[in-house]
Amino acid sequence: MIIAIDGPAASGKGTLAKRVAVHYGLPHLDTGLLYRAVGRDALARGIALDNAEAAAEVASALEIATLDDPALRTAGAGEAASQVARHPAVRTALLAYQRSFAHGELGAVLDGRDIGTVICPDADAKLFVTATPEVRAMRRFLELAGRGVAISEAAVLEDIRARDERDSTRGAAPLVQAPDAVLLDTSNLSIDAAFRAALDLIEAAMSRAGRAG
Ligand SMILES: Nc1ncnc2c1ncn2[C@@H]1O[C@H](COP(=O)(O)OP(=O)(O)O)[C@@H](O)[C@H]1O
Ligand SMILES: Nc1ccn([C@@H]2O[C@H](COP(=O)(O)OP(=O)(O)O)[C@@H](O)[C@H]2O)c(=O)n1
Repeated sequence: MIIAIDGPAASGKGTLAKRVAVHYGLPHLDTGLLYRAVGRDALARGIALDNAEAAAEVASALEIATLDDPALRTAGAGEAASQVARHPAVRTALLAYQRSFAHGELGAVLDGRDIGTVICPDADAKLFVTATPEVRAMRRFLELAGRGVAISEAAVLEDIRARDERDSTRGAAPLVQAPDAVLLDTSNLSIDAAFRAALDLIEAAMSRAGRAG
């Protein structure tokens, strides 16, 4: 069983993906971490983020064991990720790992920007999770403030808007809802309510797929 969860920055897709994975007993991959780690490694080697060829080499050499690095959770890492994520060669270098993760013995839950459109177009269920930019900025602000990061809510909103714009308008695997994905707007939902809504939508998608098959 493969479940694809896409959406813009701080929409809550990672929170949902983790809980959905536990619910179904599936492994979970936060694919944003792959791009964040490529940005981190490129910067550490003094590579310009607009150097597609060098960034793709970094992506090919990525050590998956380094994805639990807390430094990947910063706003700067998100921005660097979005810059390297524009390069088709970077995306190609990360494709095989994501597909093989998805197609493990049990299947998997993956969250990102292009899971339903590019990585797993045949996923059994696809969710596109969103919320207003203001709500997303407030949630990310609270998250960062809770970790002691000094940043204003306005700066977080600006970062989110800039990243969404870049992710949605790039040529390679842009952030877009797959035609067969179901939309889940969490603007007015608590985490628990969003989780229950997500499960209902996934169950409905599975039973549609069952009827079709
Ligand atoms: N429905 C919700 N209501 C309130 N806060 C939420 C909700 N969903 C997620 N959050 C919080 O918002 C922040 C961003 O969520 P996250 O799952 O990391 O988003 P994404 O993976 O889309 O970037 C986290 O601190 C998370 O706990
Ligand atoms: N499948 C994915 C996942 C992330 N990304 C890129 O990586 C950046 C960071 O993704 P993320 O999911 O960790 O970011 P948040 O939504 O958690 O803020 C995004 O802004 C995208 O540019 C992508 O292009 N494709």
